[in-house]
Amino acid sequence: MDTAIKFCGLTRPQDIDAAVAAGARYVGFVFFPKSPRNVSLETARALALRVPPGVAKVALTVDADDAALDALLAAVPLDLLQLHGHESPARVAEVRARHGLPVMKAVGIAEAADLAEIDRYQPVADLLLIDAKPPRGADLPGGNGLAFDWRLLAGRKYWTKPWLLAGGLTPANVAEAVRLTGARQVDVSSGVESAPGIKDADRMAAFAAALGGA
Ligand SMILES: O=C(O)c1ccccc1N[C@@H]1O[C@H](COP(=O)(O)O)[C@@H](O)[C@H]1O
Repeated sequence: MDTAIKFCGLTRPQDIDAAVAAGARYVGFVFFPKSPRNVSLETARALALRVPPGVAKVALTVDADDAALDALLAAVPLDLLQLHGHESPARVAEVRARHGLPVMKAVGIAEAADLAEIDRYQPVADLLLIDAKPPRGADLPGGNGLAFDWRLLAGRKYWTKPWLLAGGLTPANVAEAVRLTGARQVDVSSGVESAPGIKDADRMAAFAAALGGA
């Protein structure tokens, strides 16, 4: 079975084209001002309108309130909300009910004890994003190019919700990450960039090729 790819943090029209050419299943737009990948609603709308049917458009937000989500959803055609902050399970359920889109909750992993977080969010999230926990004091809660010990996920096949593996994935390591974790879906941002916020079409193609894709 093919491994589905989410390319996150796209900022330019050519990034959409490169993601689609590489066989992306999802493309992600970051709405977090501290991120080098942050996009305005206007830019995100233009990018989203360029995405062909069959590729899911994901909005990444961090502890966004309802007013911000209302404005986002009014401006940008989207398929999925990615919550990448400290949203509680109750808040995930509330966002899902209020805004009418499926929700993917990011969970940060650094050690085995963190895996319990996955169980907390399974009942309320449509998908889970299993990412590296950001270093203490980091400016960004994700997109740091940091991997966790993938062996922590080895043999864990009991999760009931679809999940994506993220954190420090690159063309050079993604095949090994998938082999060790059994992930069927992966998410990458900084590992396919030439500089923070600048996606590199060759690296995106190499990432897909490493998974046996386009
Ligand atoms: O990419 C960002 O700038 C970002 C900002 C705030 C929260 C999450 C962010 N990115 C997400 O983190 C994962 C891992 O990134 P990386 O591949 O290690 O650079 C990424 O897949 C995004 O979903």
